[in-house]
Amino acid sequence: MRLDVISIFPEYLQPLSLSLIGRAAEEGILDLNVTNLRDFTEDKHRKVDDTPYGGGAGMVMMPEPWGRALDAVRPADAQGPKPTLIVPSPAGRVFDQQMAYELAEEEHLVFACGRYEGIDERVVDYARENFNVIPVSIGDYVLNGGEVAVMVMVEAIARLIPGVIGNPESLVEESHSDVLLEYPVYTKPASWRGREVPEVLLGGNHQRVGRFRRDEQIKRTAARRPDLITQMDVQSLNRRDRDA
Ligand SMILES: COC(=O)c1cc2cc(CO)sc2[nH]1
Repeated sequence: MRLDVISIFPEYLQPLSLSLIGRAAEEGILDLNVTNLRDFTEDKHRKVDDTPYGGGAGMVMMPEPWGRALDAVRPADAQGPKPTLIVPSPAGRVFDQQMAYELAEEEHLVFACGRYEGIDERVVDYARENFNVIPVSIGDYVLNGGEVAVMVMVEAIARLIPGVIGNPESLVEESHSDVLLEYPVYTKPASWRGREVPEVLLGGNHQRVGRFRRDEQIKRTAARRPDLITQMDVQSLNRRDRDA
C-alpha cells in the first residue's frame, strides 16, 4: 500500500518511521510519503493561510497550495483507480475498526492534514475529480489539526496489512471477538505485591482458560461498554461458546 500524508508539520508524522510501521516501510510493504504543504507555495514566506471570507476569528488554509500538492500526488491525467483521500475532520464519518478493515484493502491512501480553522472547502470539491474523498472523524473532541488523527488511523489501518505485524494470529483473535473488549492479561511473577494471577491461568487447561477469558470479556464489555452488546448478541455469544 502507498500512503501519502500532506501536512505543514511533517515532523509530526515522524513516529510513523518507528517500530512496526517503520520496518514495514523499510521492507517495502508500505510506501509511506510525508509531504510538506509549504513545498507547494511560491512566495518567499511560503504562505499557506489567509483570512476567512465572511470574517470571524482565525485563518483558513488557502486552496492553491493544496491544489498543487494534490496534483503532485495524483496528476489529473493519471490512469487507474482513484486513490482515497482521507480528510480528518470533526464533521466526518466516525472512524472505527470496520473502517480500518475497509481502508486496509485500498492500494493508495492519501491523508490531508488541516490546520488553523480548516481547509478552503473548494479543495475538497476539487479533490473529488481525482480522489474518492472521505472526511473522517476519530471522535467528538477538538484537535488543532489533522495530524494526530492521521497517526491514529495509519496505525489502525497499517497493522491490518499482511506482513506489517509479526504475529497475524493476534489479528485473527481480534477479528473473531470484535464486539467484545479484550480480556485481562497477566505475566510473571504469579504473585506480585500480594496480588495473585487467577488460578485458572496457571493450570494449563486450555478449555478452562478459554472459558475464563470469554467470561471476562463479556463481564468487562457489559460493565464498561454496554453500548457494544445487545441482549441478542449475548445469546448468540453464549450459543457460539456452547458450540465451540
Ligand atoms: C483544523 O483542524 C483540523 O483539521 C481538525 C481535524 C480534526 C479531527 C478531529 C477529531 O476527529 S478534531 C479536528 N480538527
